[in-house]
Amino acid sequence: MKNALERIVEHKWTEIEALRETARKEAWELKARSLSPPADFLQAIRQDQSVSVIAEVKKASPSAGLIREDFDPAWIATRYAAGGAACLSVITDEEFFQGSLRYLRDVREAVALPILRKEFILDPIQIFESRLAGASACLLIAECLEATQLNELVKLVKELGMTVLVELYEAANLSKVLDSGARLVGINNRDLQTFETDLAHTIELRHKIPDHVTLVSESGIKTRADVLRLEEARIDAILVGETLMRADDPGAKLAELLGRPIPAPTGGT
Ligand SMILES: O=C(O)c1ccccc1NCC(=O)[C@H](O)[C@H](O)COP(=O)(O)O
Repeated sequence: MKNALERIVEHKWTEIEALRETARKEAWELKARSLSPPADFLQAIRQDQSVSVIAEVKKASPSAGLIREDFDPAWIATRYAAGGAACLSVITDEEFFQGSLRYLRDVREAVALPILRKEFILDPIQIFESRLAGASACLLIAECLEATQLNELVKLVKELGMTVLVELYEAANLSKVLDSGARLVGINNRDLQTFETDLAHTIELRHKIPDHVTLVSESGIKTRADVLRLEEARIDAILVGETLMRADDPGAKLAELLGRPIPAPTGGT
């Protein structure tokens, strides 16, 4: 039986085929290459002395179902900015996460923080689309891509002035990821067979990551103690979605995770 990621990838190819039929690829590419550089995602992570947070705008997921009913991406992004996020991640997959590229555009309008397009990117056309929508960074997942494809997509993201975050779960994919030239690497703590998360997964792989690489621990981060544990293990950044999205005020929860003063409330959803 296929795991969640395999099912997502299978469906994503049907979306990409449809996009290829409707999109004006050459025009997208020309436009994407002509834009001035977006806000620097990697720099925003590296400038924090302590662990940086990439705060995720995530309405639903295969593991959790619907996470937040009163979902207003622009307001959530504003609260994340107030709570101390270094960068944002916006999930755009519609089929499995109830996301949308429109959410990324809404967030882009609302805040100046650099934005990662959290998508299952398999084809260059999605990278042009991401740049045109206002993303500063694209996610590539090692488990979805052969080495040649990964290298080609990493190169294209960089050519367009964006940061590439290359994520892996399987330790066996680490050499492929490092060989791709990625300087921002994410280790996902979520096992996609069982959906269980275990922060020890990032911590165990930490010593295999060279110092010139910025390391992000992704998924399953819930408490201030979790953040301190990852900081202690010299993890540079964390990517947090569900914990923040379940809080009445996602910005206040973020500040709590960071051990910072809680920001004043603003009108919500
Ligand atoms: O979140 C899922 O259920 C999921 C299922 C299949 C593939 C990917 C999935 N999540 C993507 C992510 O990487 C997370 O959204 C991200 O790391 C934040 O995780 P969390 O803080 O646990 O929401």
